[in-house]
Amino acid sequence: MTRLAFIGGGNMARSLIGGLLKTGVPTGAIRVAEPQAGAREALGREFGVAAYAENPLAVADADVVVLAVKPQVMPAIRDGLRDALQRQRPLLISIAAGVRLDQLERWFGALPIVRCMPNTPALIGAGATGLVANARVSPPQRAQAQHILDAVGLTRWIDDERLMDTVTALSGSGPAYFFALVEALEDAAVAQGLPRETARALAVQTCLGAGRMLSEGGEAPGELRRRVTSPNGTTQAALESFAADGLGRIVARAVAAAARRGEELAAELDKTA
Ligand SMILES: NC(=O)C1=CN([C@@H]2O[C@H](COP(=O)(O)OP(=O)(O)OC[C@H]3O[C@@H](n4cnc5c(N)ncnc54)[C@H](OP(=O)(O)O)[C@@H]3O)[C@@H](O)[C@H]2O)C=CC1
Ligand SMILES: O=C(O)[C@@H]1CCC=N1
Repeated sequence: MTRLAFIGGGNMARSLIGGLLKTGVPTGAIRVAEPQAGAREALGREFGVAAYAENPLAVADADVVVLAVKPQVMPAIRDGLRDALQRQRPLLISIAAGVRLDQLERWFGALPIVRCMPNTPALIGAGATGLVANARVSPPQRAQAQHILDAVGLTRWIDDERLMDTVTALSGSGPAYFFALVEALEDAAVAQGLPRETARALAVQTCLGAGRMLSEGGEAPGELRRRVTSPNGTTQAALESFAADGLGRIVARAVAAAARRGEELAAELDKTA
């Protein structure tokens, strides 16, 4: 049984823990370090996992340690964890946006480290994760990291670490883009007079249906789009409006802003840590 420790028991840790438990990982295999008593109590109540106030207590005996704190919290956990990690020498997995492998090695010492970027749909087994490993990660550890993230969705290894900020901007932040689009669709339909409950139900189901067609049918998004678009019909009118407003450019700029923010997060840490 692989013993897992999570440092930080927030949104992402909860998504990953929930997903892992659904795949049959026993509750006894997971420990979490979380500073807030209320959050610790909730982790025990909802997931049945052991939660500790002290980070080193969660790490004791762990084969794999997942750093699931905000990038800005890394300097605060570094000193307390470094010795425990060096004693235990687990596979270290970081999910922090922007934080680079060389920074993790500098803070926590020479360890096998996988930097990865999952997303919140991991909670329902529909996550998407990009991973990159440092040179100390052995083939079995690489398989171990992939196994953990495979348990909560799709995984892809990324060869060039610089592209992890692109992965963050695409799939890490991506669920929020779709949620924002559903919010906007719902609001637009309400503005035209549809009851909000009806607008939300139709928008959500449309998102689900489109997502399932994309993932289950194997056809390219462009082909699926063309099939909805009758010549001179309603969809064409909407897509032309999107194009006139520069949808492609809007999305490209947003993804560039997210990737840039990932780089900035790492640069800010270089200055402070
Ligand atoms: N949210 C997302 O969709 C995704 C997030 N990520 C990355 O995952 C990481 C976590 O994000 P997210 O889960 O959203 O953030 P959260 O704030 O929900 O979770 C972070 C947790 O870490 C806890 N924490 C704070 N300080 C410490 C400490 N010193 N020791 C141990 N735990 C501590 C926080 O407790 P408290 O609340 O008391 O401060 C909180 O419970 C980030 O680095 C983010 O970049 C990656 C992919 C997707
Ligand atoms: O917004 C963030 O910084 C994190 C990383 C990816 C998703 N949420």
